[in-house]
Amino acid sequence: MADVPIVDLARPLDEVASTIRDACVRHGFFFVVNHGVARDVVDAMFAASSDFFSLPDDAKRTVVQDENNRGWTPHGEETLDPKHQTTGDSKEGYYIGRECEDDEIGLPLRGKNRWPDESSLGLRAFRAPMTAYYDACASLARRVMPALATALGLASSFFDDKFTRPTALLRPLRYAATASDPAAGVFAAGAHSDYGVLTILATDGTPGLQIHDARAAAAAAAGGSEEAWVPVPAVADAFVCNVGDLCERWTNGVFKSTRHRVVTTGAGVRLSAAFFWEPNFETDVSPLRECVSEENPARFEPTTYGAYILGKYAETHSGFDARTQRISYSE
Ligand SMILES: O=C(O)CCC(=O)C(=O)O
Ligand SMILES: [Fe+2]
Repeated sequence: MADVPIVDLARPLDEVASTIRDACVRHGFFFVVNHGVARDVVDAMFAASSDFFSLPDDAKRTVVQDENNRGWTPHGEETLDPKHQTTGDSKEGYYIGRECEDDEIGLPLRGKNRWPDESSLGLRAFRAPMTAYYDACASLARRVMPALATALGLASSFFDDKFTRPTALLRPLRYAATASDPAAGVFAAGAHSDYGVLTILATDGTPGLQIHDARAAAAAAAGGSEEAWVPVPAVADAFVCNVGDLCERWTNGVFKSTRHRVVTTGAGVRLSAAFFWEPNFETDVSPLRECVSEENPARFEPTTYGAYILGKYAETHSGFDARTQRISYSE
């Protein structure tokens, strides 16, 4: 099992920050408990997710993912690790973003959410439980960021004005009851690292998430061997948090964004929900002064979050149009 520390958010800030720092300089994964998200908010989100994904594809296609990255991603549509996969991820998902303000409409990747027509599709509820869970995750992210700042030797309020109009995306996921077969390139979710600053993940307790252990990989002579992948244990009532590529970049490599993947047994479906927390578009994400030194000179060019994220999309989304800054999805 991966050595993932448990961060108790009820403890004093310095103690929380110190545990987060230890985790982030190693691999960037930690659990949070005493997180303040009510159990029934999580349960209602999973119930809504399960109901939605159980609909026939024709019904789900009414809210297929749009050019602003909102809506349903069909099963198999995404391939997170094309080099090592022979089929698409055996999962489907649904992107819910921040309901943008009117002056943001038309700007890249911002817009209004797509919501299924609950009554005509026979859904008990969708928008309300998803919104409640989204808001709870945003509140939790706003509790974790001061600890992350403290862990970096910054003022605890450092990130406050950089997340007033965050790019915050909730993505409920359903993994099919398909057995992954790493040797054959079949994965529930291919190996990847997250793009953003912080990811908050809830799962239904079904195992599957694995993280890449760089030390084990180095020890196994032929890098990339299966021994390098270690499962993340299930911890009741905890969220899995991890820092992403933007955090690694912003901290000049001090905090690590670690590759992870999902491998399923095929015994049943697996539900999870990832919440991605990224700053305002215009935020300067040049390496932090506190993370640059003679021994660790700046490794990344100065840039803004907006330029960074649009660059990531241009690299990884074949349907991304650099001129219009829109994504098109093939049906
Ligand atoms: O479902 C999981 O356990 C992980 C999901 C994930 O890594 C992601 O959506 O980025
Ligand atoms: Fe991920």
